[in-house]
Amino acid sequence: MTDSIGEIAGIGPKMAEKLQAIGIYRIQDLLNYFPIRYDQYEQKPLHELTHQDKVTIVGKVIHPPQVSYFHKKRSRLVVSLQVDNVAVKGIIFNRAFAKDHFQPGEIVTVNGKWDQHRLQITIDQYRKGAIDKNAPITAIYSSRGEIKQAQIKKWMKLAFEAYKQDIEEILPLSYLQNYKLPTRAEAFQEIHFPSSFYHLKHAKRRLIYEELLIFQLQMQQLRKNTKEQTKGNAKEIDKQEVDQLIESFPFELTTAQNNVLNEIFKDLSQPYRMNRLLQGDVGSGKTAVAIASLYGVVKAGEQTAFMVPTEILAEQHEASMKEILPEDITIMRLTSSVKGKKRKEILAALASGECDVIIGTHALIQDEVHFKNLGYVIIDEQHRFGVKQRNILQEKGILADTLYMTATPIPRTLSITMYGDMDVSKIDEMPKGRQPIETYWVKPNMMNRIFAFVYEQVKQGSQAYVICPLIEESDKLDIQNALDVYQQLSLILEGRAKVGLMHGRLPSDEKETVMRDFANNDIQILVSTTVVEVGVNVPNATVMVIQDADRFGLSQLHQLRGRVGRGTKKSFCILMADPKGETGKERMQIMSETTDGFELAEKDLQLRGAGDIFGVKQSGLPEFKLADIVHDYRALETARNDAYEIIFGNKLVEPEYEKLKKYVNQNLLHDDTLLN
Ligand SMILES: Nc1ncnc2c1ncn2[C@@H]1O[C@H](COP(=O)(O)OP(=O)(O)OP(=O)(O)O)[C@@H](O)[C@H]1O
Repeated sequence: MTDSIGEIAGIGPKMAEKLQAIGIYRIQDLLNYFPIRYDQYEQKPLHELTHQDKVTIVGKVIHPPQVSYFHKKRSRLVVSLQVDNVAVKGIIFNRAFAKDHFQPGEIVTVNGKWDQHRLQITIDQYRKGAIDKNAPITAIYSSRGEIKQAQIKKWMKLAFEAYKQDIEEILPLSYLQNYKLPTRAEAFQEIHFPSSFYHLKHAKRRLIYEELLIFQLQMQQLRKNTKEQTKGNAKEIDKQEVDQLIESFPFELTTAQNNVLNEIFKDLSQPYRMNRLLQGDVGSGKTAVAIASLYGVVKAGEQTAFMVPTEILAEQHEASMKEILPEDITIMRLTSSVKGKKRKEILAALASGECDVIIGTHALIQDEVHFKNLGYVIIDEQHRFGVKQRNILQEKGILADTLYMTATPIPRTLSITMYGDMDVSKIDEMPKGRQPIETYWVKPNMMNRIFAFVYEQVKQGSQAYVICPLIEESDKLDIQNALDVYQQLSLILEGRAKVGLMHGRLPSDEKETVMRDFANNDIQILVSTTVVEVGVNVPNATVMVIQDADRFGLSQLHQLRGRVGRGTKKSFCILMADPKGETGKERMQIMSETTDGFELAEKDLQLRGAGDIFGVKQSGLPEFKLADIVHDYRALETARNDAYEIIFGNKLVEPEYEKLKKYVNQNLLHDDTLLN
């Protein structure tokens, strides 16, 4: 079915032009132009109507309608209708222009709320003529441009009638049977011309599954291609040496950390490029795993790059790696603030191979950066980097293995959508001895009590963060706010505790000094903007105070909260907020009750929608026609499992998958050579 829209009898060149203006060129485009909603007009006799229900009534207009005005601009239109020999009054508010639609003697269909006692209907929708009793559900299309509802419907009918026999089934029969799905042709018929809500539901179910399956097949195919097309990249990892390093850690790895490390090493020693996402809740020990794994690669003679989103993190990772890794390993740090001679030295060391491990921000992807033999790339908090940035770094190494790490808990539905082409490892267990963080939501007028509590903790040897968020959409005010709190606290605690200030605009060396002082407990209370949101690791900190907490989403609050509770001491998170809206209140409530990052992320997804969490464009989230990854997550999971079996079980070559294969091929990220 690739015929042009102009071939449908009844669609002339002018109409074809209108359709093309909204992106409909071919008949299949038209059939794929799905309704945005459905209106229901189910007609019942008057005595069967329920008081206060939304009902549909068909009747004959008895008198010319009457309009009266009240207040300044309000109007009330009264229509008298004869329905089964009973006089019914119809009221339309504020649409005096509707008067012309109700000419005496005409048959009309009206829809609205029924008042059984007064035999009166408050009309929401009206249309001329009686409705088709056999088709009580009407599809409503988005009528963009110059196209009217009635026109689209007419064309849809024409197109469907002329081409229904050409709508081929693309799913193997066994799928239809197992999932009790209607055929493709039936589904198209029901989605455009529903015979009942029951059939419509199943039609949607079928088309959503198909859409998700094709998407997942493409993802799995990409995944398989990565494995097959990147041969010749096996690293010889000396597990014993890595084990020795791990033994020198001041703790034992959790089972989850060990499992993930094994998965990574398995990938690294295979002759294909690794493309793996490491997920783990805040503080679950991802960095420890990353360091152990990169040590293996360095020992195998290749360079590694560790890309992080902030300068603060780059510095922190550098410091901890220098502490953990043996001295003969050369570790360097490259950020935009490293300039002049120092920068030249680092670039030379990367090109000559003298530098084994480079840690940096996006400065690592500048053109001037060249590696001798980059074999492994680790990207921390990967959703903060665009897809393009990720790829540039990877391309600097020939077939470099890549590990993406994220502490932002990504709900499963999102992760299998966004990262469907990656292998996923999870750290689903916290290190031993951690105590759950106690979270309290308080009103801002309790500020003094909170600061007294913070001081109590400091007296006991602990440290605290006080986060001052964005007040307006302005970085400056943000800093001002932090500055005010900093000055206020410094004054109150003078001589008793040292207060520090951190924000994005501080010069790099000052940032470094402040963070180092905080890490060494020379600063006990750190007043900061959200620059410490990700990754910052000071296990002695036990209190996180977040001002105006209702301005953050749940995932961000969880990240911030994750800065405490990283050691064995009991930790507290205090959310100061006076939210006005329901969602704000709900968020505070959920945060006080839940510490599980994944659960929070699921809730966040429900409260805010996928796009808001990552920004749809940047995240590369695909836009589906019918499917909604939050609502249809079960279908998504089923589709993912089926796609995995089909691709890795090599089933696409079998005859019953032939049609499906064509669809998978169609849009495989604009590369149609992949599935030959
Ligand atoms: N198995 C373990 N047992 C005890 N402590 C651990 C273990 N693994 C890591 N840690 C410690 O827990 C803290 C958090 O670990 P790490 O920084 O690796 O977590 P992360 O998952 O990278 O955190 P974030 O998501 O916040 O970046 C660190 O102080 C680290 O030394």
